[in-house]
Amino acid sequence: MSAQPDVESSSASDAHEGGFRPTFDVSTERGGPNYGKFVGQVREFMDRVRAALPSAELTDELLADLKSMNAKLVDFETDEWTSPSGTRIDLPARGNITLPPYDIVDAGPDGVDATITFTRFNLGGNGAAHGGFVALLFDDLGGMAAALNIEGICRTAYLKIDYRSLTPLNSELAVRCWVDRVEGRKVYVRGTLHEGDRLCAEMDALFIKLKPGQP
Ligand SMILES: CCCCCCCCCCCCCC(=O)SCCNC(=O)CCNC(=O)[C@H](O)C(C)(C)COP(=O)(O)OP(=O)(O)OC[C@H]1O[C@@H](n2cnc3c(N)ncnc32)[C@H](O)[C@@H]1OP(=O)(O)O
Repeated sequence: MSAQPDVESSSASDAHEGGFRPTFDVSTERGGPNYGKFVGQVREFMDRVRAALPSAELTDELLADLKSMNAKLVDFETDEWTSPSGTRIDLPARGNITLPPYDIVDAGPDGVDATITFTRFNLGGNGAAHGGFVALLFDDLGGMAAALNIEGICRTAYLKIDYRSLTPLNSELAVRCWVDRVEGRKVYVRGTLHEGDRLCAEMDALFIKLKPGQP
């Protein structure tokens, strides 16, 4: 199980005024005890699709399987606040399949430390990770660092990434995000991504604390 930030959780019945919710109704149970394995299989499938050259017959077979699986999920759609993909804090990246599956090592007002292993699904070109996935990783963990520092929800105003050296696949990387300074609602966040001692990328970002009711 990943270490997770200690965030306030709200009950689903809490009054909500229409803005970005200031609290997350987090869970370790939604989707059942095997939900993490399920997400793991989805991620493995995405890796395998990215890597495969299927025969025409296999493509047809998988297409039929996927249609069948999608049909099974149709009646189970829920909103973003109660989907386990995003609120299961016991899973890598809160079980959010949109995000690279980072593991939180430590998280609090002083910053967020995590590990990430990019895989074939995250391929950019010639063996290196796609820069967009690096930015996605920094946006989420930078947003988390900002939220934990100011105890409020923020949105990204800008996110600047300096790609200092190639970000590899299939190697555990260390990512750190921390608040550099706070000026009113403006939260300036920095970040680094390392393979061992080698700096792969750096982040310089501004997050804005949302006002009550702000979307
Ligand atoms: C389960 C546990 C989970 C816990 C953690 C969950 C983490 C989840 C993390 C998820 C993370 C994912 C996050 C995402 O992906 S969020 C998705 C990506 N971001 C957006 O879509 C944001 C779109 N933009 C807006 O909504 C508004 O523009 C915002 C809200 C950002 C500001 O509009 P607002 O009307 O509110 O404020 P303001 O305009 O008065 O500006 C206020 C101040 O800021 C300064 N300013 C503004 N923009 C810029 C700029 N570009 N460069 C420099 N400065 C800028 C501005 O000059 C002013 O300064 P000052 O005059 O006061 O000095």
